[in-house]
Amino acid sequence: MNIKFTKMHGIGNDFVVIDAYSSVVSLSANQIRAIADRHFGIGCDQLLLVEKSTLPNVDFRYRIFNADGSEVEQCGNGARCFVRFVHDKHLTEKNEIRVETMRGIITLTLENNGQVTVNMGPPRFNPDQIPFIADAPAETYSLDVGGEEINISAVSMGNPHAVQIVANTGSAPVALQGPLIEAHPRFPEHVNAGFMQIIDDHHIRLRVFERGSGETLACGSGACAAVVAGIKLGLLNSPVNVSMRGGELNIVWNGNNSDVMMTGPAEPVFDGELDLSRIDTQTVATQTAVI
Ligand SMILES: N[C@@H](CCC[C@H](N)C(=O)O)C(=O)O
Repeated sequence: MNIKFTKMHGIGNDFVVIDAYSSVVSLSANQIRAIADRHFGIGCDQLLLVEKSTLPNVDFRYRIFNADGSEVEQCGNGARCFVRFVHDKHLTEKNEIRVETMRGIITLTLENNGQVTVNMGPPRFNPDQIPFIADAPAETYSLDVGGEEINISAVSMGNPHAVQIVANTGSAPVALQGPLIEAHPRFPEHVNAGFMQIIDDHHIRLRVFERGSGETLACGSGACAAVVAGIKLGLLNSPVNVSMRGGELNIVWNGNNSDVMMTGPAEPVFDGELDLSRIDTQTVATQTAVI
């Protein structure tokens, strides 16, 4: 079976986007892993499926799969690429679209300057995916990571984030601590690990070791979670500019139960056609085991 795809990125967080709206596309976790593989496949941090929604007054369903094949609730950079994709492929002409995700309905707006604003909804501080947090959430929690105690803020933007403050993102132990935090036993559904450097109260630098994908050049939901954590700690004031290795995002949050708004670019890279029968799911599934 041949399927058309578009390779896109949101400040370097890259995606394979597939139109499963015009015709049904169903992919196994093994096929997604093989497509995402940077040596045996196309290569991407996440694969995005654009589907029809069955809900009233909702334009599309947006499904997100990490490079390891797992389906997840939220992807901020992907949401911006989603808007650009449905416009470029003439699936809608609306500038404001309502999209069904695993975390609920989100609203996405294509701005006149080509940037996209995503209403990421309100943050949550005692989400199901972070069960060690009691009913009265603290600002930070202590976590034993490989014998070292670190302080993290636990924030859900629909998907779970553990954010810590570091002196310098350039020298932060992302490769060392990232996998340990991601799979820490206190996060049974695993977690995205953020490393935030405060530049001033309206500007941070951020690196994120993403659940199911490893360190990416940018993470939209991670940027929102870090800004929320910084504001809750009294270190940041909205709006906040978030600099990541792939580029910049603007995040607005007015506190309490208000929605987090994220604005940034979304870029197509190329279109292609994939022959699924040539995707080598076996090699990708076993390559780690062989090593
Ligand atoms: N890159 C994304 C987040 C993708 C999902 C994440 N890895 C998870 O497992 O929750 C973003 O831009 O938000």
